[in-house]
Amino acid sequence: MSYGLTDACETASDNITSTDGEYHQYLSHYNTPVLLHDIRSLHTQREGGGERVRTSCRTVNTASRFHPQSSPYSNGHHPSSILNGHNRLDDTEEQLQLQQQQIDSDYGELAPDRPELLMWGLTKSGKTSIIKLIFDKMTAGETLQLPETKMILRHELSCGIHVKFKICDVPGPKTASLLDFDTYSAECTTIVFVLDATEDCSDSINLLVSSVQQLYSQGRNIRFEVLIHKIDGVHEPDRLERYSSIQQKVTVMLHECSIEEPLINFYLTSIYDHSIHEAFSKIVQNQMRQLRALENMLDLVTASTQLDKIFVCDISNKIFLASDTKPVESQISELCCDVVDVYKDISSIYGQNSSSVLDSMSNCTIELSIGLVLYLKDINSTTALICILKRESRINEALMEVNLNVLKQNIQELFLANSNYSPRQQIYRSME
Ligand SMILES: Nc1nc2c(ncn2[C@@H]2O[C@H](COP(=O)(O)OP(=O)(O)OP(=O)(O)O)[C@@H](O)[C@H]2O)c(=O)[nH]1
Repeated sequence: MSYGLTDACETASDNITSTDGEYHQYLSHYNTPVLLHDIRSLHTQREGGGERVRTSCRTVNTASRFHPQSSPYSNGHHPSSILNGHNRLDDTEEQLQLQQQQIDSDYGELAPDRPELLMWGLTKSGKTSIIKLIFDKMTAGETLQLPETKMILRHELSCGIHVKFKICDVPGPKTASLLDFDTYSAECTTIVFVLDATEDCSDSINLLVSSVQQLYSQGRNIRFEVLIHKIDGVHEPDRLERYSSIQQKVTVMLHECSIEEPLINFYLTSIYDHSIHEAFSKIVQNQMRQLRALENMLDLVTASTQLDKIFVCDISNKIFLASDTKPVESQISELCCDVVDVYKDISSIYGQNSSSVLDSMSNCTIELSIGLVLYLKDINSTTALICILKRESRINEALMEVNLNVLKQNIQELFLANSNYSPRQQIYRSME
């Protein structure tokens, strides 16, 4: 089987026009992406006509990005380079990159409200260490030297180019006291509660429950993401039991306070393994409006190809912005973190000024002795697709390239379409 879906070929000729200047007539919709069926059929047709795969790939990519009904400039006001038809078969790599930069900078100018995460929990529970490790590239060992937090620190962060949020790090109380909590939590949209699992947890649990209660009494049903942290310090067989007992205690106490359905998630984490990246990925995903649409896209791709799993990953922070919705084992996300590390190491050695070593047409493939192949492809300078497939799938590399290019483009457009203002609307606003 090579990518299945042979019936797509029959519909191809209706949807595709010539390569000499016409845009191709297939649409990409953000919530119902038309990806592989159309593209595979295009590819099949081109191959039959004797054209090189790379050419058809470039053509698909262009059509997907700048079709009048699918592009962010859908009101007809295309940037001149697009109207002039430069983005066709003779596109150079630089032109494609310039167009990408245009999309990215348009997005950067938009200012949708950013979610604010409050890091909350007793002193020395590990709040600052988590921020420093994920977003500041501090090593776990270096966090041993971190001083106590004395004042509120607000960080403006982003995962990938498009997912932006704030994190507020505050001095942790020494006991379960809510003094200053109202000030800290005034602006926050989510609370990341860090609970040290190596110590007696009763104070931490009391602080957590009273914080939920406080916000609830103010009519704010804010999501709590509870990190049962420093789990490396708990004997491995006892970890799940610790998790269940904390979760149960909190649920019972909240129930006693008549809070029946609190928005609360629990994670086991440690800065000494990838669990903190995995948990923080889920927390970031819960902030993203585009998550469902992204997952739909990735589900569509895995359902139609031999790819077992696809992740959209923020490379610099090792945060997974989305994946298809098939259940994933923890070891697989660990593997993905490892691929990112390998990729970053190679980039730092061979890339110019530590920039990416991949251009938009290349990818990084790693074959593992356990029969899995890991495949990494850039979406932009900070985000990549990571695909996992079985070695025996004998995947057609060229088709994979075509399909991932279209997926990549759809992801870019999805982020633009889901911003509060389209670039054009913003121009109208500033002219009023
Ligand atoms: N074993 C272990 N130690 C950790 C972990 N995370 C943080 N620590 C250690 O916990 C200590 C306290 O970490 P901080 O990040 O300063 O704690 P904090 O919650 O910000 O403390 P305050 O600033 O007082 O509120 C440091 O020595 C860290 O190295 C972890 O996952 N495992």
